[in-house]
Amino acid sequence: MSRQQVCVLGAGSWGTALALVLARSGARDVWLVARDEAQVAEIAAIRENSRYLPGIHLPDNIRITADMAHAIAGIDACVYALPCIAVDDYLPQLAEGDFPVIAACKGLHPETLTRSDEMLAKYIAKDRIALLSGPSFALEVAKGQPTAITMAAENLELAAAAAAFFDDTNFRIYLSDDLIGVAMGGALKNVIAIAAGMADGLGFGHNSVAAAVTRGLAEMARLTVACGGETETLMGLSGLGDLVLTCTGELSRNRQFGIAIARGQSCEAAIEQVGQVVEGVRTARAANQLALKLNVELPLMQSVHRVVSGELGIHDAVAALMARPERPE
Ligand SMILES: NC(=O)C1=CN([C@@H]2O[C@H](COP(=O)(O)OP(=O)(O)OC[C@H]3O[C@@H](n4cnc5c(N)ncnc54)[C@H](O)[C@@H]3O)[C@@H](O)[C@H]2O)C=CC1
Ligand SMILES: O=C(CO)COP(=O)(O)O
Repeated sequence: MSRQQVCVLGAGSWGTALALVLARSGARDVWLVARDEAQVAEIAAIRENSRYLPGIHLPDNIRITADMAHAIAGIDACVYALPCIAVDDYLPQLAEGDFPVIAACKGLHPETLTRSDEMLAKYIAKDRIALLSGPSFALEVAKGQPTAITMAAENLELAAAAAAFFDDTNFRIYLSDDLIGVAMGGALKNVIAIAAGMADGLGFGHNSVAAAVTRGLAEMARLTVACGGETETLMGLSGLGDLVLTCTGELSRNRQFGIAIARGQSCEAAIEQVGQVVEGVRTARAANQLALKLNVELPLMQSVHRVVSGELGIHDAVAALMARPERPE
């Protein structure tokens, strides 16, 4: 049997970390597709992605290229690890073939309001689609630290087939057949992580973060159910798990962004300061639109959107949230 070939689209922090997971057992060759030749040359020269994962050595069975057509020829699986906003630039090229396409991005599209499973389904047959989502900071995964994560597909058999490529012993995968729930959990936790960062940036203590996690989870579940997903999924890794991680972990870019906003930076300056993808900004806009369209109450997420877009001052947002009428929990 010939060696497996897997392609990872995106040589940012998550794509590079997932390439390491796929390569670690030594059972396959991994193509890591970078954005341009300059990035390819830089990574290939020192066998390290110094901008996104400094200090982590890339083994020889990870090969770097900017030539996607070359990297996808004859592959057994493809992992999409770029921001959601870039899907239409990459996925059309994956429409042909029978290999699984595993999306590792977490977000909602700001204009079409689509989830990651829907973004894939626009180009890829349903039985080739899988989603990977859960509490997993790229740096910790790259270092080989124990991580548990969820793989979702239309059914558990397909999810297991996609999960089989990630045979790193410290990367434990749970399976789900709730694509909607897993997509929504991964996307919406970003918005709540911004809220938790804002609380921290305003100098609030642990109480406010616990409130954001708990009430944020309730909002996530409401919107997920309105979209056809299951509440139970939100209580798992791609929901509560990722929410706890990103609302409390220093490595969360969404949380860092929230801190910067609370300290008075503009949205653009805060994104610039973080220096990496902050999916929660676009996802907050989409969640706000979905809430209006589906008539779902999302006070916390909508406040995040209004503060980030400059519609509402952060102190006014806190006051309005605290003044909401009492209601059953
Ligand atoms: N970093 C992490 O710990 C995790 C990230 N994710 C998700 O993975 C996705 C990718 O994020 P990261 O790798 O963390 O971001 P990153 O900021 O580390 O890297 C982003 C990569 O995408 C490229 N890129 C950015 N915009 C692009 C565009 N419009 N077209 C083409 N390429 C573009 C950049 O050049 C860079 O290579 C996001 O949806 C994120 O939510 C999911 C789990 C963990
Ligand atoms: O999704 C993540 C970890 O599971 C990464 O979160 P941030 O995008 O907030 O850094």
